[in-house]
Amino acid sequence: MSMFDKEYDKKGFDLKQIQSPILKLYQNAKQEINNKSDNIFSPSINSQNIQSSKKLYQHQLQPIQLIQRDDQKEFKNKPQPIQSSDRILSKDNSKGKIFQIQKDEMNGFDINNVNSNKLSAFQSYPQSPTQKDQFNCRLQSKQSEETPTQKSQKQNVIRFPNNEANLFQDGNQLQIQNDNNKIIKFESDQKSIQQLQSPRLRIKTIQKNMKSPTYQNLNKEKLSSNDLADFENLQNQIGEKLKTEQSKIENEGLFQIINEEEQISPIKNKINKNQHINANILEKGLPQTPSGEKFIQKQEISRPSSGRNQNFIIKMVNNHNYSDVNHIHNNNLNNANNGSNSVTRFQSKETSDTPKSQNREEKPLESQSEIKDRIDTQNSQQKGDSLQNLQEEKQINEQKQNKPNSNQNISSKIQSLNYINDGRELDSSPTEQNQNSKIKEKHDDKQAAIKEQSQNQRQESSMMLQTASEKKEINNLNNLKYIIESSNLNQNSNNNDYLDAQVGELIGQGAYGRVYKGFVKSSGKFIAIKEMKEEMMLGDDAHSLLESICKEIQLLKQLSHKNIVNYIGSKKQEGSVYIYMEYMPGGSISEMLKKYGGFDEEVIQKFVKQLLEGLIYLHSKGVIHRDLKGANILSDGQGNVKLADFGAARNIENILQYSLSQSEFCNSIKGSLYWMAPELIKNEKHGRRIDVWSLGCTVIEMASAQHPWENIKKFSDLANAVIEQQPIPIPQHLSEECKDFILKCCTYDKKMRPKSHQLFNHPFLQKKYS
Ligand SMILES: Nc1ncnc2c1ncn2[C@@H]1O[C@H](COP(=O)(O)OP(=O)(O)OP(=O)(O)O)[C@@H](O)[C@H]1O
Repeated sequence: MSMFDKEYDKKGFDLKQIQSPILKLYQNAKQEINNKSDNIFSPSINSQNIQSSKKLYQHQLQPIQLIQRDDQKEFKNKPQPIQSSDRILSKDNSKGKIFQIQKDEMNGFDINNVNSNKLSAFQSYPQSPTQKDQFNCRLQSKQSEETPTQKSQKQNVIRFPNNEANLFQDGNQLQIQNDNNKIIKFESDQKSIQQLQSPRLRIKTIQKNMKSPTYQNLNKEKLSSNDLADFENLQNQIGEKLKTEQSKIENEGLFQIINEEEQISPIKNKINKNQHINANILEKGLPQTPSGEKFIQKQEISRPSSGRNQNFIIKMVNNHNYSDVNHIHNNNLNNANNGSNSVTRFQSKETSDTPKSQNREEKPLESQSEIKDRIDTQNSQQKGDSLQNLQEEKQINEQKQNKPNSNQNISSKIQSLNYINDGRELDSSPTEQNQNSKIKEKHDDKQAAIKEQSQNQRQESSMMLQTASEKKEINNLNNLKYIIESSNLNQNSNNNDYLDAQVGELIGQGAYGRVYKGFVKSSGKFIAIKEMKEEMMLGDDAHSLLESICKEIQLLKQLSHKNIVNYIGSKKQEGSVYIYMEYMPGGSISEMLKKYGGFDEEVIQKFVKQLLEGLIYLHSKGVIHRDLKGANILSDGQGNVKLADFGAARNIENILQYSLSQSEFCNSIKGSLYWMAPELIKNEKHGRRIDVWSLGCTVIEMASAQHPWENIKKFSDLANAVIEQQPIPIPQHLSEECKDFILKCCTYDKKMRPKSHQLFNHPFLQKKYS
């Protein structure tokens, strides 16, 4: 919810009815005009009037004020940059009124508001309260502010749609798009420009009947020819070349590519085979190049063939800063497009017309540097060099050939490990995936890939020459082998002794079960045993939920790292699940904090380094912790900490449904909410970086011995704070480096938030304490 929504919400507008802030603005304006009549909105408005109207509306319309002006004629002035205090005029053609939107307060706006504010001029075009009320938009430059007479406006007011794209420089860059009646992007300050430096492509479909400024919705009859021409100009100006044949659009909808750092979603709606698609990159506030060249002017996607693996062609013109776009599509680092008019091919693995492809989750995209970072990280985490890889491969092949039983075993492991190794963000539980027949396909694919890789051993040793996507695949395979290898080791060294462990004293209790100390007689080792009882959960599916947790632990126990609490195994018995894990004598750091108070910064630094190592490891295996907080960090009592409860927390949402009571639900959710990343709170798409936010929160917790957002007691307040993007309170006694570390972790924009491995070089972690 933007500030606008809030403002208007206060005024009693129905947000569901009025989805666009612009529309609300307009309605507000109309309402005010009706109420206040001509005293203020006199045709001969002068600066004093403006001042008084400011006062009048400040409390209701902040940060934008609307001032009604008398009707205006057409203005065809030269384009000129818009300043922050410029005004946007929007004209209601049907009624002959012009609204002037004062933007003096813009400097203090946050990005969202600026977006809405600026876009309003355009956005109001199709979003007018009635079909008839089509708007034209104009911009009035600052200079004419004090003399908004018709005459001065003739000199200063610019016909908005006729402007050149480079009008929108100096932080006034235009992005026009209508995504489900929402404003998508309009970037206007340096911060937002920086955010856009790793643009991502997203393909979106504009629904056929969506009220958006597309041809199919633009009622030509109701527009004058001038209006239509303006609209066409506008499309061209922003690099958007919409289809002009209305029939085609109506048949299939219009595809647009929106340049955002988000996932590429598969083309979701139905496209006829052989259909040609025009898709458009929308201008998105990219900074002008030093040489002064313009932004992307146009991108087209055509879809010349049909069936699987279709080739898409992206044509890029003046594609500055868009090389990432290509990488995203073809994952090919060597395929940078830095020149003009280059053509890039990428393969779509999606077949848009099969339900399978429609349901498929896309992997979140990475920019070139991110891909590289990740590959570097993965490489550094690989156990051996290519020689060792070959040995591993040989071993696997031998196992496959000579040991049918172990082959079967490995097969099932590969099968079960797919979810860890496919490099995707984990949005579904592995159990689900296991149950899914697709796993078998995947497994076969992997097996085939391994075989193929084995045949190409020599080529592999020259990985430097390979493309990023090949590298990625090989890394994934290596990861897989690494895990298989370690699981074999586990298998060799582990037996099921832990199942006979003697249960000792209760050492803790969480929302979902009790934790006991256990003693394994045959090895003389202590372990921790977490008991989760079916009877403690509500719902018919509690049984299968526990079973899935059990299976999940069987998978997660393959993971092993010095900074994660290793799962040893699990067992289901008589309506309970027992999770066996490494025993951590120091207990959780939240307990330590409760007993001994906040940690010194030096200790925090030490712990954070260790936690990051654990996190990087988990992320490299595709596991998201999801519930990182002090209570889930355990200490060995010797100054070392480890991440606990990882992965299993994936079931947290499910578990919550089965919690015994509402109060338990509340306790449990309360227990994690303060550490939760905004995207999780808002139930948006999320990935590994939710753990980074939680890490920042944990630093706050360690420093203050309080939960983050310590002054917030109610969930609704927390949700509001997050929605309003309030800065998370940071303990003031911390060093600047540490504060900055928290700030970086707790970056609202998940795309700007660093990944776990990127945090390792942060100055806070390099700092020397005497
Ligand atoms: N492996 C372990 N070694 C030693 N103590 C442990 C271990 N795992 C858990 N504990 C203790 O048991 C307590 C309860 O752990 P549990 O994971 O059930 O809940 P929690 O993480 O505290 O809260 P929640 O249920 O919200 O996740 C911990 O606070 C800790 O003191």
